[in-house]
Amino acid sequence: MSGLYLHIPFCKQACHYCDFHFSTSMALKSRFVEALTREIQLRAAYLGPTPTLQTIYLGGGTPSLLTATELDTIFAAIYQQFAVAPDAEITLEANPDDLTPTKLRELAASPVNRLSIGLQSFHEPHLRLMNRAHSAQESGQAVRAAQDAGFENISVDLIYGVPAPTHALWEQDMAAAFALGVPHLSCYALTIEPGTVFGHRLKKGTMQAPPDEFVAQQFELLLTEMARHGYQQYEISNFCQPGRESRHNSAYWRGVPYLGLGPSAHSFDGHTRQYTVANNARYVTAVLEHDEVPATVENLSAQDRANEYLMTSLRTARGCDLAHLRDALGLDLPAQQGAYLRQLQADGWATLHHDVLVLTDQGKLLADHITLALFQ
Ligand SMILES: C[S@@+](CC[C@H](N)C(=O)[O-])C[C@H]1O[C@@H](n2cnc3c(N)ncnc32)[C@H](O)[C@@H]1O
Ligand SMILES: C[S@@+](CC[C@H](N)C(=O)[O-])C[C@H]1O[C@@H](n2cnc3c(N)ncnc32)[C@H](O)[C@@H]1O
Ligand code: SF4
Repeated sequence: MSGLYLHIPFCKQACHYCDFHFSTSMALKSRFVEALTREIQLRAAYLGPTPTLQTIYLGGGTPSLLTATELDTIFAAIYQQFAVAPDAEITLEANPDDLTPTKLRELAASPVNRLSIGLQSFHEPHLRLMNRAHSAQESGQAVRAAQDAGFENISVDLIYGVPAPTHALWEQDMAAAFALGVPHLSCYALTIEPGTVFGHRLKKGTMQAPPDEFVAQQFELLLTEMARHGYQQYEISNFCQPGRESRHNSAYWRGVPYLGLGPSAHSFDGHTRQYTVANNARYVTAVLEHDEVPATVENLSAQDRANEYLMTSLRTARGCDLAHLRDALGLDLPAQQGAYLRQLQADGWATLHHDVLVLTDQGKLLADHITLALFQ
């Protein structure tokens, strides 16, 4: 079981909320593709001697900005270095404004078999507030065009908790998303990150974060509507029709090793985590001129791994297996935090059956707070 992530660090314009790594200048794009294919050769052995890729994920940034030739070059390098399972899940993140009929034909002819389309909203003023490059009309059109081009395996991203007088706009966004009939939806609460335009506005006082209560109510609406439309919540922000989980992301949450390529990508080999430098020029120069991938390596102690497992597993519907935590990762939670575990259950925030701790809907609202309290 292995996964490959490729980070494509370019975007047409900067969305006002986003602090992922990307550049709006395309000056280095072709050199980047060259460096990425070189990195595929340099680091193929990271996943062991004969890995078979079960999942490939092109994320960003905006992978739909790659030309057909660039995409071909990248896949040729992947198939040269790795065995790819015949039923591998191969996802590409796409922005609606890139999904022209020509682009969709190119993608349909490529190995990509799953599209993750970043819609964020169907409401024009919210799209403008977020500085998205697409219109409200394009949100729905892009998904229908992808379906017409033969893509059935589609995920859409939405953002909730955008400041508004009532919950009506969020309800309309959800209804518009359900009407598309896609098997997978990711819905993220707006986070105001330092260093973004929203972050600066918050600091200057020209923008306010929506009250926690407002966001919590939208999360509750989300859970109700998802259940009503037959979608299962398999992670705090991820919902799918039965059996349609993203295999790539599920592998991250299960602690399966993966290789991340490109600037800002992270990798995990079972013991260490590696972070590639989040700088396009430094990445391209180091890889192409010195055959080196500039990265920091973090040795994960048993304690780090136990904490990571706690944090990720409690966000999932499967929950946290306390026997695994004790036997494989050396943390005996009932022995060390017995009182807090009982308190969580008494407050209705978690259930504990057969050694598996699962957060309730109420508990999920406080997931970050609860995991912090359980950290060693
Ligand atoms: C990093 S983007 C990459 C994909 C693609 N460029 C796009 O815009 O859809 C992946 C997703 O992260 C989510 N995201 C990024 N920053 C966020 C923030 N500050 N708050 C909430 N969601 C965010 C958005 O829903 C976005 O679709
Ligand atoms: C988890 S993905 C969104 C999942 C999507 N909604 C889906 O179900 O397919 C969100 C973002 O995480 C980032 N990401 C994922 N794996 C990464 C890795 N190994 N290294 C760096 N960034 C990564 C990418 O920027 C990606 O846009
Ligand atoms: S949300 Fe997507 S398109 Fe917008 S800046 Fe972030 S990565 Fe780029």
